[in-house]
Amino acid sequence: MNHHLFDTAPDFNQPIAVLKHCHDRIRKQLETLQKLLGHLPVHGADSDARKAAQAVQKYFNHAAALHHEDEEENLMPMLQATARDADAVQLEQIIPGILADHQQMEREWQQLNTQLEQIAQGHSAELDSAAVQRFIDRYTSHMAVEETNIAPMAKRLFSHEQMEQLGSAMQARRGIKPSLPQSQVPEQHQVPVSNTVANGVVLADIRLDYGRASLTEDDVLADPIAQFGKWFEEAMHAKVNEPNAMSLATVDTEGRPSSRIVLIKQYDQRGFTWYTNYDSQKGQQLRATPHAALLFFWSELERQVRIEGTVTKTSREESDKYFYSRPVKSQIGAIASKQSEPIANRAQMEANYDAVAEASGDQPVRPEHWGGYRLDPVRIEFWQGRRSRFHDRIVYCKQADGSWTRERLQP
Ligand SMILES: Cc1cc2nc3c(=O)[nH]c(=O)nc-3n(C[C@H](O)[C@H](O)[C@H](O)COP(=O)(O)O)c2cc1C
Ligand SMILES: Cc1ncc(COP(=O)(O)O)c(C=O)c1O
Repeated sequence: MNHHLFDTAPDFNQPIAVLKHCHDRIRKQLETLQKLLGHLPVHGADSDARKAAQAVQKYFNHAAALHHEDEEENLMPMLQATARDADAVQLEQIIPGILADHQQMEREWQQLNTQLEQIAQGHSAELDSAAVQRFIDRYTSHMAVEETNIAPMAKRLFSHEQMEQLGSAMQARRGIKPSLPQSQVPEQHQVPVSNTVANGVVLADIRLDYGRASLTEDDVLADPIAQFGKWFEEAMHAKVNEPNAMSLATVDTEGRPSSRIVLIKQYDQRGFTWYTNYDSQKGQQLRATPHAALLFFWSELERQVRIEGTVTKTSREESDKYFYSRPVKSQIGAIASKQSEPIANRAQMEANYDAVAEASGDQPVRPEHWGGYRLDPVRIEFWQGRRSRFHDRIVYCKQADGSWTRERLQP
């Protein structure tokens, strides 16, 4: 028979095992509580009872709270960010119950804690057995749900890096320094740096590992516009949030870049089209330097597409066609807004809108300074996220004769 002399905790590089170890310790404390119920009527708050009460208090007042924080602030948000499809649905069903349990267990614990405090001090031998039983039952079924559903899912979905991220967050919560010996930390990194923390998470530790798909030379189509169309269809099919939103980067006359989101309205062999105000900041920049870069990031598919090229205005007919297809209120808004120019306040903007609405009725006229731009691409890169930042990148470059070359880039 294999006896363990000591109750050895697993290392934080196996965070799921650490969480399971916490459960085992909780089970021990629950057993003690159960025994205490039988002990008190016979022996009163004797020295054994006082010690048992103190041990249970110590555990649930400190370690259990940290354990719940591990789950609420790290494990579950990381799982929610990683899980897809059936796993995501399962999490949506389970997580609200887990969070509600944590709150209920905390309330039930506070009630027991008051009684245990009296016992620990030898002042009382009263322990509400119904309350103890409720607490034990709730914890027992709660841990079973986590061990049956959450832990196996985390083990299946988390990459090595995510396990490390979870383990270090749990270590940090307990004030334990990472295990890398100081001698191995390069000298320039030994200065103390303060972390940026958002919602309890160290910003520098936020890290998703990608692994949904791959992109090989054989996967991509010969024509990059057709390849873009394929990925755009897939983004639509996957119900990516605003798949038509793209970043548009332009430069000023000194080469200083600026970027903003615009909506793509058309793509074909001529290029990629969006609509805006020609006098806006981007309009002025494109007038002086008609080169731009577009970027799509389809996070749900772990994909980005980078497109670079030369920009021209769409024909007046095309701009008319799109302008008049927009809701009338958006047409009025486009007329009323001197896009990118400062204005005193919202009230002034509303007044300008009302004045345009009054003047144009239900038939606004497209102003000359509002219309489309089309970017004629010379370079299009398709990027598919892969495990451990070892991504796939295939780039197409347009040749003088209009044909496209294709090559793989390193991640
Ligand atoms: C999702 C989204 C879509 C947008 N679409 C457009 C658009 O199609 N055309 C546009 O002019 N501005 C659009 N905007 C507003 C631009 O991001 C930007 O604020 C505006 O065009 C002014 O940019 P500029 O001052 O650099 O010219 C959009 C913003 C967001 C967040
Ligand atoms: C200022 C501005 N212009 C144009 C658009 C494109 O909108 P629509 O799809 O209504 O043409 C947007 C979209 O957010 C916008 O913010």
